[in-house]
Amino acid sequence: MKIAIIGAGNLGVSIATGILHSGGATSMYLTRRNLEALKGFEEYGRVTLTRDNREAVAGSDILIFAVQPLHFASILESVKDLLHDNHVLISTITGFSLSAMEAIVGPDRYLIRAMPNTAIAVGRSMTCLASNEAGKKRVELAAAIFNRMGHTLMIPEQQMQAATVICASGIAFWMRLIRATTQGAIQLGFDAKEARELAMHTCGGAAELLIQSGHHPEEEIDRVTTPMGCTIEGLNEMEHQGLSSSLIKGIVASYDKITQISKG
Ligand SMILES: NC(=O)C1=CN([C@@H]2O[C@H](COP(=O)(O)OP(=O)(O)OC[C@H]3O[C@@H](n4cnc5c(N)ncnc54)[C@H](O)[C@@H]3O)[C@@H](O)[C@H]2O)C=CC1
Ligand SMILES: O=C(O)[C@@H]1CCC=N1
Repeated sequence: MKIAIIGAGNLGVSIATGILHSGGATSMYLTRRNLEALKGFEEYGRVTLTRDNREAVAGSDILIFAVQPLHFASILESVKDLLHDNHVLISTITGFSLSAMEAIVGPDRYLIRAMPNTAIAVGRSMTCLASNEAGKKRVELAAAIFNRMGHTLMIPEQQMQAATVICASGIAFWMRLIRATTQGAIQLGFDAKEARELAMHTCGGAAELLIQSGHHPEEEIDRVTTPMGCTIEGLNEMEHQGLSSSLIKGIVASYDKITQISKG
């Protein structure tokens, strides 16, 4: 598979790292304006670094776009004459619809929107996918690419903004919870490094328990909460302080913002 990542910034580099570690490409182009920031990728023989998006598009079949929304339309315009029938265009760009892409490159192109998160770098992204009508023929290919680097779910395009909040922004939300747990552990006497280790691995274990068992979180909570014990004491205090409510309110605020951004 010949893959180009157009706009190798925070997300693009994470995707490139995930693809390289999962052996998911026969060749890869990475484009961005400041190539200095991509140092290290040169070590991989099959990676070409360039500022020239046209060179990357001409040399690849799968095009993954990871630029900021305001740059996307002009980049599509600048490469559309190079597109051929086999090109699959995958956009990770927030708030840029499939119909807006079709308006530039035409409705017959295979167009897919993907919403991964930065855990793609370590093969653990939750990636949501949606396609235009033509793209339905290539959506399994896109899912195969992203399944090598985590878990995928096909969704209607209307849910893409909600998926952005839960999965892409969600990484930051979970990081903050891990940091807060770390701070609590330090207050209880662990040094900073140990505290972080305890928080990260407990968080990873909780998610893995649910993934592997298929249980509802409350079922697992019930196994931990000894009557009159310390877990229920802590949990109830967290709820009195608004833990669930503040998370839900944050998610809704994030969604309101993305809706506002998408309206332009
Ligand atoms: N950062 C994240 O966790 C996620 C970001 N997204 C979306 O992915 C897109 C990229 O986000 P980030 O990686 O955070 O942004 P970023 O700003 O870190 O990366 C964008 C890259 O595109 C490059 N660029 C700008 N103009 C270019 C051009 N003409 N040709 C080639 N490269 C060019 C920039 O130099 C930069 O390195 C955004 O649309 C964002 O909404 C989606 C999911 C998660
Ligand atoms: O914060 C943002 O707006 C972008 C979209 C999801 C992750 N980063």
